[in-house]
Amino acid sequence: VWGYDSDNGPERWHENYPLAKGDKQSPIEINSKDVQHDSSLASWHASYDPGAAKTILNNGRTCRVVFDDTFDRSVLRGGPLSGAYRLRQLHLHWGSCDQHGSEHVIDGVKYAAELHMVHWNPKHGNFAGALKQPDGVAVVGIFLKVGPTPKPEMKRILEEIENIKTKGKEAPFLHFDPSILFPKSRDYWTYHGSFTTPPCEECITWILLREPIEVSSDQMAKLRSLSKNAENEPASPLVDNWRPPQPLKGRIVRASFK
Ligand SMILES: NS(=O)(=O)c1ccc(O)c(NC(=O)NCCCCO)c1
Ligand SMILES: [Zn+2]
Repeated sequence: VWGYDSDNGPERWHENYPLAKGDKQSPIEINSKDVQHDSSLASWHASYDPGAAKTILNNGRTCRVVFDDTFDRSVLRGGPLSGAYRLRQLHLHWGSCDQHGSEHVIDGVKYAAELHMVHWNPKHGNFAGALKQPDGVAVVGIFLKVGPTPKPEMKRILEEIENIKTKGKEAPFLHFDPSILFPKSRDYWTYHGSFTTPPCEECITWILLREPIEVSSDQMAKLRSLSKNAENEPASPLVDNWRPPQPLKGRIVRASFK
């Protein structure tokens, strides 16, 4: 089974998931000097229904909040997207220390963590169908930076961690509007890429927010207190669940800002 250890990590995923060696893989390193400002890029808009939030779970690879996506209840539109994409889940990737953990790297900067809000295009019927389409999925990426004024909105997710310490644990997670996690600025980079986990389908329009949100070192430690093992298995900390940057292969990264 794939993971992030030396025997099953990113360097070996292609053995069972050939797409992992594709030409449009994610994450990537973004170098501002190669980014193209595109003045035609619209601003993006999220209209989320707090009532769509359902549960929070530890699947042994990340901490994920799941939303009801059986109809257009919480949607993302605008930006590089055409149509309304349904919010399905959000999850995070983080490191074993504050100096690394994000998947995308910006001008050489690795953030402590990266939060992904995963949306899919209902014109493709269901999530499984959307994975097979180049415009099937849209993920908003938010960088988490350790700083002196932590964002109180992260507290809700981090408080719930107590109840999902080990793999397979799930808890109700109701009345939550994830748009409270957005930073002030709506500036973003966008490019076409893939899931950063196997099977690495190349169906994602990435929308990466330029402004990181701040968390405290204690909040990061909370995230690192999650375990990748199940309750009755030997303890193994859930940390460093990030894929390193992949070859750009000639792709253009566009910016909504100058
Ligand atoms: N990082 S991402 O590209 O935004 C991304 C978006 C949606 C996903 O479902 C995954 N994959 C995922 O959650 N895998 C871990 C548990 C698999 C269950 O065995 C990754
Ligand atoms: Zn992710």
